[in-house]
Amino acid sequence: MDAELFPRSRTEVVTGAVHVPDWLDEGRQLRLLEACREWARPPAGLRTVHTPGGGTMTSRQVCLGLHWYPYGYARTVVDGDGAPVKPLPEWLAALGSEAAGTALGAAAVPREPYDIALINFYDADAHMGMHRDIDEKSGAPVVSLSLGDSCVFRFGNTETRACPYTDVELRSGDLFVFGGPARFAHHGVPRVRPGTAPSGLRLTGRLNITLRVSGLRSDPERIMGDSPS
Ligand SMILES: O=C(O)CCC(=O)C(=O)O
Ligand SMILES: [Fe+2]
Repeated sequence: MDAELFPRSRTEVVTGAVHVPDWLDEGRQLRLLEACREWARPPAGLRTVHTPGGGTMTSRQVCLGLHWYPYGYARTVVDGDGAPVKPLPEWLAALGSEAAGTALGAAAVPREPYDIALINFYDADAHMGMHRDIDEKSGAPVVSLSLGDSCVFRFGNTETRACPYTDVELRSGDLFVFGGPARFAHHGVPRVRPGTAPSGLRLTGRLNITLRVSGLRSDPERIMGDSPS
């Protein structure tokens, strides 16, 4: 890799939100990418998400563990082909715990395992508006892993979608974790930088995997379609 003029280093953007550049080496990126390609296949594969207000998300998405739809979780693709969501493999849950520990320290690793993954695929024109990840019932840190093209990731505050926020460049292999006081902060992806993916990945576009703890297993009536017990 070319020498960086300013080497990238671990940065705490705000308390609880940490960027760890180059956390995944190329071998781990390739294995994760290969798994994403499998998960993207139907049934319960990559889909376009429509919001209740009539909007369409420009990134396309596939979920593991529980299926996210605007705005809740289900066990099947209730806004798509209706198939059962794919399971989240143990190795990916373990990767989430390892990532949380790396970024925030051992005390921040949640006791409940990471049980949801949302995988977003961004082509050159895709972006994601400022939002908060609030459909989980757990304050466990969100772990974000990026593959492929770089992007501008905007990390803001819990109060408003507007300033103050910090723009961070997320590149292939980077880890970003937000927990503690930053867990429910607004964030988004204003733009992707097309053509910046490492050539060895053979990926056109950007993939982002967020790992979350649902906090819903003990509260199943909050999962759409599950009857109250
Ligand atoms: O693509 C990203 O880096 C962020 C994705 C995200 O915010 C989400 O899936 O909720
Ligand atoms: Fe998010």
